[in-house]
Amino acid sequence: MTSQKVVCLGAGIVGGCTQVVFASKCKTHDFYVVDIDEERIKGWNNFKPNYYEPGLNKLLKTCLNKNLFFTTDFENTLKDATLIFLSVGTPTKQRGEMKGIGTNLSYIESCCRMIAKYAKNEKVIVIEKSTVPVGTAQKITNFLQEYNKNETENEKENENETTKENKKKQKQIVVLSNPEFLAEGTAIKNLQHPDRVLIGGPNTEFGKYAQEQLKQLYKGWVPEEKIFFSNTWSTELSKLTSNAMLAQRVSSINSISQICEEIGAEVTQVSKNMGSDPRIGSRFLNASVGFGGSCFEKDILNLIYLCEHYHLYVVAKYWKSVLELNNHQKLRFAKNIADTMFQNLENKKITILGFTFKKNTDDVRGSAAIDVCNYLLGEGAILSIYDPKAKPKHIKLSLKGYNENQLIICDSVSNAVIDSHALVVLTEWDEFTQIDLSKCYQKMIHPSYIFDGRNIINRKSAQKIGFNIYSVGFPKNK
Ligand SMILES: NC(=O)c1ccc[n+]([C@@H]2O[C@H](COP(=O)([O-])OP(=O)(O)OC[C@H]3O[C@@H](n4cnc5c(N)ncnc54)[C@H](O)[C@@H]3O)[C@@H](O)[C@H]2O)c1
Ligand SMILES: O=c1ccn([C@@H]2O[C@H](COP(=O)(O)OP(=O)(O)O[C@H]3O[C@H](CO)[C@@H](O)[C@H](O)[C@H]3O)[C@@H](O)[C@H]2O)c(=O)[nH]1
Repeated sequence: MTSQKVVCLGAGIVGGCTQVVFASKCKTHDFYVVDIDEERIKGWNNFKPNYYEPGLNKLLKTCLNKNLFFTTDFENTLKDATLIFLSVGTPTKQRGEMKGIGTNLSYIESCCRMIAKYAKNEKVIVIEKSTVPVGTAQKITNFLQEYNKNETENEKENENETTKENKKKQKQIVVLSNPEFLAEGTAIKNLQHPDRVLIGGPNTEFGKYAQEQLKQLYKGWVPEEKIFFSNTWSTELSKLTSNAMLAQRVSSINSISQICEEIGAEVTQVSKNMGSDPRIGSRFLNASVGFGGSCFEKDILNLIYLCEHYHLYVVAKYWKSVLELNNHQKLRFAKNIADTMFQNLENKKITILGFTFKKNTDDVRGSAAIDVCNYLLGEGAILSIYDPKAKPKHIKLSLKGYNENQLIICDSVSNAVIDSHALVVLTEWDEFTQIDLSKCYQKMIHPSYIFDGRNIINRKSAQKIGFNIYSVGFPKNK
């Protein structure tokens, strides 16, 4: 017997992965994931989610159509729901006031309208899983309460015995913040073994009841001491600042990588030396071509917006510098390729190894590869791109201003390197650590170069074969 119905609006990476893990862990609940995108829902129902995430398909098989359901039917799904997760996108605004900094809350708003219209339960608990600006829970609460009030007033005008009866059962609504910390490529593992679960909500009687209900969902597999309660604003802010701090670490080590390149130090050694101090810690200290993904930049922009709103301009400037350094890192990496190769890339074939923003995902959103490739295309290079998972249509859509014969999408490293002047590593796929560099060298035009944006190619072996190699944070060609 199942006891409670949980609904999640949004069947993307967060909506899909969280509900698959919930359903596999909580057999006492039924989970319904609703999306406006019919194709996406069809994919889930055919055991074919529209993105790649290690371990997801295997887990999906254990619960789909048992206690996990995917649908586009908002009305029937929401009508008797108590716990409603919001897992829709919250991208950066592309127009109007605060364009390029503020958050586009249109998807959140459309979910609120669906909830207001269709959720008929006396108790409605809305849970923010999406990453939102601080204060969004309050906005949602105001909206839903306002809608509820108007509905009740309309009823009053047509008051009869039945509505009098209904009035006694007025809806109770609360909005909780429960941000998600999964990282793509390790989402299932992160959800099964979270470092912490944050729950924020109001300190009212119903607020406390709602937080307890949400805690019950996690209780089956998350140790109690890892579930933290705080007020809604602290919880919403913690999500933004967690990402900001992680991104700041990457920008910090990338800034150090630039120093290393100039003075002859090696950034991997510096990372190891610094990271062995437990106060600093060793994780997230891998210098790279620059961070990417759909979250870091968006969430820092969100934080900058908040700072500027409260006139904290010096603080805003501090966080802006994390993004500036990241953009500089990508551009510096791309420029070095041109500078090294006779300051001329016109019609030169360059092999791009990896296009996703990190390994073990097919997501190219915000990938550093986009900026690097756009720069190289702008210089007239011909790119032969190989990525084990990125979809060719996503690669093509993310690049701009090239003509058709400048872009070749390949299905293997060995095809991609033919007649190429350089190998450019942009994603740290395990497969690239196993490349037969001698075979590549034979197929390439000489002198041949490697530009390693992830420090995964063995420098000594590459040099022995004859390559000129440039790795992030290593002395130039030594
Ligand atoms: N991707 C991540 O690794 C990650 C991790 C933690 C938090 N987040 C946050 O979670 C949120 C979702 O991110 P994502 O990567 O899963 O996004 P996504 O783009 O993969 O999925 C969003 C889904 O919402 C659907 N949608 C839009 N409007 C809808 C509506 N009115 N009703 C129902 N569905 C609707 C879209 O069709 C899409 O399927 C964002 O706020 C993001 O910042 C993302
Ligand atoms: O030492 C490092 C670590 C990461 N990166 C890059 O940083 C980016 C982000 O990596 P990661 O954080 O692993 O991936 P995301 O899937 O974007 O996950 C982040 O963003 C999510 C969305 O908010 C959060 O839930 C996660 O906790 C947070 O790690 C990628 O381009 C990585 O290649 C580096 O360059 N060097």
